[in-house]
Amino acid sequence: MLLSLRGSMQRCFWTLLILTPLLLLLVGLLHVDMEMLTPLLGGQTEGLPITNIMFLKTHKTASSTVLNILYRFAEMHNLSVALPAGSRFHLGYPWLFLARYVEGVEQDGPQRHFNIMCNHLRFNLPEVGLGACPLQVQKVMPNDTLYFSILRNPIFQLESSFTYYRLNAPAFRDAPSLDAFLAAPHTYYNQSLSLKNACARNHMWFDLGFDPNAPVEESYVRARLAEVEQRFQLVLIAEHFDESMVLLRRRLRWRLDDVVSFKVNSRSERTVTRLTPEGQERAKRWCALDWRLYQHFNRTFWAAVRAELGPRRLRSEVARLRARRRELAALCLQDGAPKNKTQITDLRLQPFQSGQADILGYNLRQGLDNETLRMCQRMVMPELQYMAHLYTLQFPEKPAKIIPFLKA
Ligand SMILES: Nc1ncnc2c1ncn2[C@@H]1O[C@H](COP(=O)(O)OS(=O)(=O)O)[C@@H](OP(=O)(O)O)[C@H]1O
Repeated sequence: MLLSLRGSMQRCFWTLLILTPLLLLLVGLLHVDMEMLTPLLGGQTEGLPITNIMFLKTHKTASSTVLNILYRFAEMHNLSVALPAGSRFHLGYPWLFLARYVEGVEQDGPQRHFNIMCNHLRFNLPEVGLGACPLQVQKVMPNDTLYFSILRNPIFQLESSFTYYRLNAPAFRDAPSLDAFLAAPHTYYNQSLSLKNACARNHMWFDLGFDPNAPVEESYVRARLAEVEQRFQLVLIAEHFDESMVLLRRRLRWRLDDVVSFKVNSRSERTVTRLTPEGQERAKRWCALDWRLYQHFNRTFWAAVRAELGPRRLRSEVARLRARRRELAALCLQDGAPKNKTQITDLRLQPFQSGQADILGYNLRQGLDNETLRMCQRMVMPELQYMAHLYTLQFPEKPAKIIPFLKA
C-alpha cells in the first residue's frame, strides 16, 4: 500500500516535471501567436481598405515619399486624385486652400468624386473653431475621408528648408548660414513678407493654416493642437518613418506592399549641414510653435502605436517592411542606392532641384521585364512627373502639365 502510494507520488512528480516546461513553452508560443493573429481577428483586416484619404503634405517632412505611396495606390486601384487645376503644381500654396484650386471642381456644376487629396496646400482650419463653416477641403472630399499628416523635428525640418529654399525665401537669401540666421533671425526675417517667408519660421504650423508669428501663449497653442487632433485621425513622425508606415497601413487596412517605398526627395550628404548645439536650441526657440506641435504629436503617435500594436508586433511589422524594401531595392534599383542628378540617365526620373540642395533620385536596373519595370518606375517617379502622369490619365481632354526643367 505504502509502496504503491510512493510509486504514484513519483509518477506525479515526473509528470509535473515534464509538463511544466511544456506548458510554459505553450503559453509563450500562444502569446506570440495571439499577437500575430490579432490583425486577422481584429482591426486591421476587418472591413474594406480605406480609399477616401486626405493627406496634408507638410514641407520637408518626408511627405513626398508618402505622396508616392498614395499616388501608386490611387493608380493601381483606379482612384481619383484631387490634383492641382490647370498648369499648377500645388493646390494654391501658400494661400489658404480653396476648393476651386482642384481640377474638375466646378463652382455650381455637378460634383466630381475624389478619393485622395495629397498635394501641397495650406490647410484652412478656421481658428475661430471647427464646425462654424464647412472646410474648403470638405467641399471636395467625401464625409468619410480619413485625414492624416506627417511632422518632423523642426530642427532638421528647418535645416532642410534652409538649403532647399535658400534662393526663394527673402529671409534665407542674405543669411550666410543657418547658424548665422538663427543667431539674429530678425535681421533677415521680415514678418510682413510672411507668405514669401513661410518656410523660414514655423513652417509646419503655417501649413496647418495657423499664424507662424503668433505669440507662444499656452491657451492659444493648446487650442490649436486640439483642433489639429480633432481634424486629423493620424499624425505621423518622419524620424520614425517605418513605424509610421506600420501604423498607417493598419489604419488604412492596406497590404504590406502598398506602404513599402524608397526614400524620395532626399539630399546628398554633401548638401546637408549640421547645426551647432547652440544653433539647435535657437531653432527650437525660433520655431517654438512647430516645436510644441512636434512634441505633442510625437507623444500621441507613440501612444497610438502602444495602444494598437504593442512592442513585439511593432518590431516584427517594421522588420517585415524593411525586408520587403530591401527585396524591392535589389530588384528595381541600380546598385540599390540613390543617385545624384548628373548620374540619372532617364530624364523622367530626374527630381526637381532647388536652392543649394542636391536632390537625389534613382536609376533602375537594366533588363527588367515590362511589368516589373512599370512597378519600379512608379516607386521612383519624382513628384512632379507622377502628378503630370496622373493628370493626363484623369483629364485626357485637357492640355498636359508641362514640367519646365524637363523641357531644357
Ligand atoms: N522615408 C523617409 N524617412 C525619413 N526621411 C525621409 C524619408 N523620405 C524622405 N525623407 C526626407 O524628407 C525630406 C524631404 O521632405 P519632403 O518630401 O516633404 O519635401 S518637400 O516639401 O515636398 O519638398 C528630405 O530631407 P533632407 O534630406 O533633410 O532634405 C528627405 O531626406
